Amino acid sequence: MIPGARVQAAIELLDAIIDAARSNGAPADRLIADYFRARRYAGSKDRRAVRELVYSAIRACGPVPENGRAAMLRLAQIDPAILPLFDGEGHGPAPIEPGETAAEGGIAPEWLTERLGKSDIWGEEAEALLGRAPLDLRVNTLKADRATLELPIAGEHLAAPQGLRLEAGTPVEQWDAYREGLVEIQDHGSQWACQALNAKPGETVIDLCAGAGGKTLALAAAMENQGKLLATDTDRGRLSRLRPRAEGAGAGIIESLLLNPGKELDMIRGWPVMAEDGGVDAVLVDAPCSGTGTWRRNPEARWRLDDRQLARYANVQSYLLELSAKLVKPGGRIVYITCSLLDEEGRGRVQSFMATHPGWAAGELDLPLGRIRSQGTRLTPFHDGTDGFFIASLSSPC
Ligand SMILES: C[S@@+](CC[C@H](N)C(=O)[O-])C[C@H]1O[C@@H](n2cnc3c(N)ncnc32)[C@H](O)[C@@H]1O
Repeated sequence: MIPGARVQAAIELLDAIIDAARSNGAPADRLIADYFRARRYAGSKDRRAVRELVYSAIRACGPVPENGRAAMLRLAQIDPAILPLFDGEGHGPAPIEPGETAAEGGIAPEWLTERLGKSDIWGEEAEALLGRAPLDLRVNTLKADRATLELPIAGEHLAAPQGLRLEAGTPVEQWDAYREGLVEIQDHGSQWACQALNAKPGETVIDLCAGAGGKTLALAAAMENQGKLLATDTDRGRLSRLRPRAEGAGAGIIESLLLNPGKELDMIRGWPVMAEDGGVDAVLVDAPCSGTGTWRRNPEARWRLDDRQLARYANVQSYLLELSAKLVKPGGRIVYITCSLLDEEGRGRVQSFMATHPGWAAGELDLPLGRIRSQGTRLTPFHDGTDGFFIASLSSPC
């Protein structure tokens, strides 16, 4: 593909991504994969270049752009090499029409930028939300150890006990160590979020919003495969991906339970451990959220949010905290996490939980990174080089 054709392909993809963002359609990654599946003539270099153009254009636009051309013209304001390619030659984009304008720049749609500002995310903190995330690995201590594991690329040792950092795009999925479950891809902040639960061998633990089990696997490793670990979620597709991952990682203690929304408590109470002991030692609540802390990986997510969606997240988050409080033993603990930097999804939820649960205590986390934010700790891409997280550790009265 000539450079102009790559720009035109990126414009077409941006049109599809913008439409999908408006109609809650497929995510950008899926649209890009489908686009190239139907265009086998595009080689790997073309695919990489088009993908890079698409994501750079998404990052360059704050509010949802009118269309793909406007988004690409916005990127051309930052990268002047793009503008001359709007010449209508070959398969390149048509020349710029009189009056045709570029999309607006910025961090996010205005209302969302304001919300972030109210949560003290502005300036460099806000800009870093749209940076490029590195590739972090967690060495799986059920099968290997960072001190002795040999990998095709060694990686930088991170503060997390088994964390390694590699350049984005390192083809880890092709490594034997990855296929054999010796390493898992996991953001450094996410590794600390799991550490915050301080899960120990022999304990009983629930990963309430386990999804495909990224954090469940880390908990099983922390528990040295001893104890009872229940992974629950309401999403069948996500939870079904946990079983093969757990087998690959050698995490034999994990049981999983698909929950019906609204029936979570009754269903979890049916788990024999709950029936026998009346509660568990610890619950991890990795609550569904707006994901403002993960825009480095999903920059188009900021075009999908609205006020009502945020309010729905806050309701579910409070509901899940309430539910968790009914699952732990006296003296048990909850770690509440969101990968959002908006206070209404972080400290706001914890404050309202604490206000209605006398006797509960919010403990200070012993982490080598992050900053205290009321009753929790905040990690940000700018300050900590991780995805953005709010993490709080809550202990029930004895
Ligand atoms: C942030 S994601 C979890 C990611 C996962 N822990 C990981 O590390 O990959 C939030 C999850 O909460 C789940 N969820 C939403 N409502 C739920 C509910 N009422 N009970 C349990 N899980 C729920 C979603 O299906 C989603 O998988």
